[in-house]
Amino acid sequence: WGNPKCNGKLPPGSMGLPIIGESIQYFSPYTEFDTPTFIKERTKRYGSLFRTSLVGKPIVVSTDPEINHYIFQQEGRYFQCYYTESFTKILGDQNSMLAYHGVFHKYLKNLILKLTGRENLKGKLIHEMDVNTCRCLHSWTSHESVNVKEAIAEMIFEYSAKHLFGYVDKEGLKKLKENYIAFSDGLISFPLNVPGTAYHACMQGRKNTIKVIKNVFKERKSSPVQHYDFLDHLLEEVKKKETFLSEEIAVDLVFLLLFATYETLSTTVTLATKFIADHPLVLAELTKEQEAILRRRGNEESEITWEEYRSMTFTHMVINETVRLGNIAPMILRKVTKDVELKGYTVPSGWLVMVSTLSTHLDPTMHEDPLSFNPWRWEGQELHAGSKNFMAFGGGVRLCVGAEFAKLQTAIFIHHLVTKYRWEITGGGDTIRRPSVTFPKGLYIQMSTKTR
Ligand code: HEM
Repeated sequence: WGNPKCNGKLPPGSMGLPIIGESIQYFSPYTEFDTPTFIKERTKRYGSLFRTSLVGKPIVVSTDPEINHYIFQQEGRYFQCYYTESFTKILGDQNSMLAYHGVFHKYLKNLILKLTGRENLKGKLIHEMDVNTCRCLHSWTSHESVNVKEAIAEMIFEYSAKHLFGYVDKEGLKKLKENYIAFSDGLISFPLNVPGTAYHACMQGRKNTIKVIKNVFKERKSSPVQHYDFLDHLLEEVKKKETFLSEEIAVDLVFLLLFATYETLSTTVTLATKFIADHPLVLAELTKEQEAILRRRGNEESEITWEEYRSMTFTHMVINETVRLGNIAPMILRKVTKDVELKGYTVPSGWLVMVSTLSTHLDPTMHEDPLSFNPWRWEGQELHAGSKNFMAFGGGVRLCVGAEFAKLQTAIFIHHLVTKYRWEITGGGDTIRRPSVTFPKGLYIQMSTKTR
């Protein structure tokens, strides 16, 4: 167990205990934005590439930005996208786009771009996001205090359900959302499908949600009415004679996207709110930029345009800094498909590699004083693409397909928040990583309308 077979020299490290390996140490929750002790201690002892074993799998962890970049670029050659067993099962197993590689993966990604691609964002979603965000923020002023994470998650969920599969039934949405709440816990649990376990609750939630999506799909097939949503595109594809897209894959694609938007985006917006509140100079600079947009626009009541969104340079710097320091996806897994040499060591075929994106984002040689929230560090840098020092949205062919969607929604939220409201944090705001960032006590703010 401790000395696995290898046709070369394995990276240094310890495989821990049989079966559980070093899982307990890895999954211990921690509260800081800093590098977890697990990675810190091992990097100090073994260097930027070390071996370990987590949830029964032999893994090589890379904290080296060059190697991380290389791993993304070699997708399909030495490495293949990999998610844990529980994650894969919950997100659709063989029907999930996450299980597809090569041309099929490319085909599914292009389908998703019908929803999250620039054309749809620019032509349709920007308007809807603007109206929804305005309405949502306005409603917060009538409450003594609002839990940002919950309220934003609700807004995004409703809005995504509408655009993905035209689902607008209020009661149904409430029930559907409850299913998703159990997900974050189940995703990192052992895949033990027994009543009472987090995994079981998660699988039940999946079953209920899939049933709802399937029903809508069935209704749509029998009625020729256009709804102008993502499901319309999927139906069109499914009907084609020579198509790879089956009904099961289409349903799981809707399920995956509903999950991807809900969880990541609500965390990003909540983190941005927290960071802005904690840094008055950032709030002042954002307000200056966004108020200048209002002045240029003339009519303050008209909606945000795509050109305005693209011109929000400082806002984009704040968003990049939020996802850099927040590390919403702190690591990404890949499966090694044939023996590969990394830094003079051999990683055997069948092993996993963990790209520690968090380590790249907190590397002081890449980002000076990495633990400080400093949007100005992005001045003069490319803001809209991934790079060797910025991989919050992944890299290579698996680069996040919802990145622009997420940035647009966050920018619109910031625009309205800083131009229309005064607000302060009244409770919560502490974060715990498990290893993704969570707000166990939410983030509460009190808001009132700004008088001009
Ligand atoms: C700030 C918010 C977000 C962050 C930080 C984020 C991060 C990521 C990362 C790191 C990956 C790469 C995973 C890998 O290489 O294995 C990824 C993939 C993906 N993301 Fe996002 N994401 C965000 C928002 C979204 C949104 C809003 C959507 C949907 C509209 C979305 C849909 C997806 C999908 C479908 C993939 C799989 C892409 C593929 O396998 O080719 N993400 N995301």
